Amino acid sequence: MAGAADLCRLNLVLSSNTPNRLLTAANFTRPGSLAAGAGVQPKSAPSDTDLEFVARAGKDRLLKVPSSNIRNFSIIAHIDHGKSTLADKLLQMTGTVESREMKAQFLDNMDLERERGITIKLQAARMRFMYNNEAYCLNLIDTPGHVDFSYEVSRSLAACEGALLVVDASQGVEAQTLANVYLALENNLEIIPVLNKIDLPGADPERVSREIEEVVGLDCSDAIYCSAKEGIGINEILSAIVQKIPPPQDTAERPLRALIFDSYYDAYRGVIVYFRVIDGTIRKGDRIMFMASKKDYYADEVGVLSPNQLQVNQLNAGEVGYLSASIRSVADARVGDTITHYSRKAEESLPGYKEATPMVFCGLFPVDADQFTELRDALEKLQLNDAALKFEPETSSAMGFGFRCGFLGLLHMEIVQERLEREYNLSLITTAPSVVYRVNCVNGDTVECSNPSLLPEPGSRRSIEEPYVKIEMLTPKDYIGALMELAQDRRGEFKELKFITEIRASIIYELPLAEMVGDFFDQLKSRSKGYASMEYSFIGYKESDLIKLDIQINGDPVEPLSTIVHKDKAYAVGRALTQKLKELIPRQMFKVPIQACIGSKVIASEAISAIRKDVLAKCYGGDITRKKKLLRKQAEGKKRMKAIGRVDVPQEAFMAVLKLEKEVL
Ligand SMILES: Nc1nc2c(ncn2[C@@H]2O[C@H](COP(=O)(O)OP(=O)(O)OP(=O)(O)O)[C@@H](O)[C@H]2O)c(=O)[nH]1
Repeated sequence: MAGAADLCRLNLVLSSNTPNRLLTAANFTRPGSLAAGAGVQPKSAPSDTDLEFVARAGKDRLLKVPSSNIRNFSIIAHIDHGKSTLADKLLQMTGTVESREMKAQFLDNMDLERERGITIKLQAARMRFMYNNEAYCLNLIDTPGHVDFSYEVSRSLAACEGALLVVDASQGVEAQTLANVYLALENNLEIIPVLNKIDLPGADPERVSREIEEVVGLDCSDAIYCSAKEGIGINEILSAIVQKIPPPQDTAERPLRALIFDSYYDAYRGVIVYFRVIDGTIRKGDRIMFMASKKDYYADEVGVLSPNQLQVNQLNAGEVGYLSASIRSVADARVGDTITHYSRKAEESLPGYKEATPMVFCGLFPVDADQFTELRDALEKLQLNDAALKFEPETSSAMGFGFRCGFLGLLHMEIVQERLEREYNLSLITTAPSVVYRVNCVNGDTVECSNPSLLPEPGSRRSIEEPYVKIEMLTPKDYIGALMELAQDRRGEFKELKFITEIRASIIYELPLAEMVGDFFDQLKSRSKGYASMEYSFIGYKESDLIKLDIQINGDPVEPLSTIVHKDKAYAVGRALTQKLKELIPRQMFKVPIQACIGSKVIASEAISAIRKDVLAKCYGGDITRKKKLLRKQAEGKKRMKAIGRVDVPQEAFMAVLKLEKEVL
């Protein structure tokens, strides 16, 4: 499971976040397919009725559920506060998954997720719960816990009427908790506070309850104390879901509107779309249309997730389910889009649809140039499942052919890189992550630029704007100074400092995204000994004093090492890069100057001295003029060599410098 150290690594660069829809054809494992085995087709539709729900407690039982007995809910929590463990327990206690089938953390079923203990992908499960002798259908929609995926969190919350707010009783409210609670409140959800991990000796649920009341303004008099690990309080949670979360409205008569909260690509059936029916009814065989992408299809299969995919004939307003319609790419059925009927279209789509915009870019190059085609195929496959991943070919003089890829954030970036390496056996070199700059040109054009080497010439640009984020850091009061210093160093603009309790404070800054894509998150964790947490959101573009810093080796510009930096940092970055390159480039037969330049102005310079061949070695004694002649000849030879000689920068040098760029930028 991810400890603070893992998370630091992960956010690497937060350094770091994307979608779970990265599942590939070869290994797709969803709740639906996990238990049944990858690629296994779902059971066929129970014959007699719609709205049936098969509980999986040994023998299948059909159950008709009126919409007043449906509850749709999510779990929101900060990373590691126990959301997945609690979801597993809920599935187990309701008999949705039998204990012997239970793999730890059923909902986190991507290998990567399981290994790192973080939830990346949204998933859903339908549970049956008996309350006062009545059967209820509880739909749990899981949400990813990381900032890069906050849009997905907001869509899955929009598909629910309520949410469990899980807070670790030994830790308290964290930045991500707050961010998710605000999202839930925006969606008018009923929030049930749950204090988890009460089995831990350091747990202090009373203190944390007070903290939630003070910080979030949520009444915690009925907060549920639980231990997801030990199975304490699970029944209370299930009862509270039935009692407190309102049932969905019965709007089955209206034209169909269903909200997509997740989708993934299956090699056999095309894209599988997870949705919540908000209005109307969807039946197997219906001709449906996705309102944002305007694509229409026939729904070959409609079903519920229990959590295995189970076909039904129809789903009504309030229900959560999946459909498959031989859709070829997740880009046709994106998260947040609205499904309606082709013949009886809804007038308006559901609010909140947003195209995924990549915020962080980097170049990906295969270490072995022969792997270029494999890399392209792998990226295409990942893209089928990940509408947020963008890529286009890029050529670099140093690294050959590769791709410039766009990601939602740094975790997304790291996940894609790791999947390419693990699942497709590719070894990759990645360039330093950069953001998208907006260049206002003299001729009135605005150019978006994510690649420093494509920045318009200084003469043709009027100004450069860069993306800004608002960050909120929550920290014990002892580390306030250290964190403010960190934000200040990263060109942060102080906005607010407030104490949320006597011992914890919230610090708000606005700072350039480019400053966060370095090691900001690692720094935040190390300067606060792991106790601080943070959350950020994009606030827009602002003009900055940015310049392009070029590196020249032996007088030749090395494009892949160019970066866009703030003027005030150019000297420090230039010095660090030239020093590092001096260590890394092997000595040549001639002196090699390494320079960092802004335009034609050199701002930092180092030189690698030449390897000296002792041309005098063969001259024993002899006369001085002979020695001078030999040295003169050597000097002339070197001059010629320098003029024609090219310095080969070893690949390790590039990799080390790119790493350094990530650190110093
Ligand atoms: N002692 C104790 N540990 C728990 C409890 N619930 C969860 N944990 C542990 O806390 C760690 C994090 O739990 P997860 O369920 O993976 O946390 P999460 O919130 O799902 O994290 P993300 O998937 O990253 O969002 C794991 O090591 C769990 O075993 C609990 O009630 N008591």
